[in-house]
Amino acid sequence: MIPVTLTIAGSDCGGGAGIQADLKTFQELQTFGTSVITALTAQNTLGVHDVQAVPSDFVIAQLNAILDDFDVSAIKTGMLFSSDIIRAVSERLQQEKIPLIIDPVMIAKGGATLLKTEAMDAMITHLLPLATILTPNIPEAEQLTNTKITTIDDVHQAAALLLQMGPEMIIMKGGHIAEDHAATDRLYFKDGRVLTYSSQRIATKDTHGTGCTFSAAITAGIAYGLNVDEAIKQAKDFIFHAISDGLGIGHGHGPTNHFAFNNALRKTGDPDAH
Ligand SMILES: Nc1ncnc2c1ncn2[C@@H]1O[C@H](COP(=O)(O)OP(=O)(O)O)[C@@H](O)[C@H]1O
Ligand SMILES: Cc1ncc(COP(=O)(O)OP(=O)(O)O)c(N)n1
Repeated sequence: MIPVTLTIAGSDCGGGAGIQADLKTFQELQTFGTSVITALTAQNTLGVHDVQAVPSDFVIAQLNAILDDFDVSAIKTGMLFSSDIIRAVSERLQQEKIPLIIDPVMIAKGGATLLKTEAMDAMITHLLPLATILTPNIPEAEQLTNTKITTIDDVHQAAALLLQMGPEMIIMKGGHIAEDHAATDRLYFKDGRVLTYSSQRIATKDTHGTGCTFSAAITAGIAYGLNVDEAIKQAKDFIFHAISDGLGIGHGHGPTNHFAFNNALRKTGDPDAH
């Protein structure tokens, strides 16, 4: 049976991030992708031009439609936008025992707000305690912990604070640390273990949707039965190929290439080519 994956996130009509990036990633990693849409964005590679939130009762109607019928193997959340939506989703997910990957999406690369300021408390209080894996980048970790992160030591300290908020594991994406010249992510466990995942940092402006794609790839790996370490290694390969083999679409920060991982696999028999 093909595993079923679910993303609870916002729509990016431009296809590079959000629900669309998640479903493309789920499909490429051999899972059956389903989706609950929390908000519609009018968005392209130049930025987010408008946002319409979906009423929280309709978000829950979508979630019930999926969970009442499908045997979902792993769930991810992305843009949740408001405290109403976060509270409703958390309450519904609390009733399930399905691995939950939380990408705490807050601000798009162009600066648009994808999480209202009023929703930060709800995210910390209601959603983070449900996380199997939390996947913040540095600015998101700074917001959640109310700390400034400039060194790798700061990253360790912020991860420790985030673990106290309830997630089982934190993967800190290190893209914004000046002393890290590679693209290095660190996985923190409650027992103090830390695993490191590193790839070459690619110099490109086409990184729209990298966070969404990476967390969706982890979700697909977990749904497939990989352990967390294997799922993150695969996700790191997936995003590395997606960034390095860019598509050149749009006039701004272009989307990543969701075909690239499988293209590399078909060519070499081994996608681990970096
Ligand atoms: N330019 C890049 N080259 C290689 N990997 C990257 C690049 N930018 C981001 N990544 C990787 O993509 C994944 C998603 O990162 P993202 O959410 O964009 O975080 P960050 O803000 O830390 O870059 C992470 O594994 C990160 O290390
Ligand atoms: C609808 C929607 N969800 C999430 C994002 C943020 O995506 P991310 O992967 O963090 O990439 P950038 O916005 O930084 O390109 C989004 N833009 N839209």
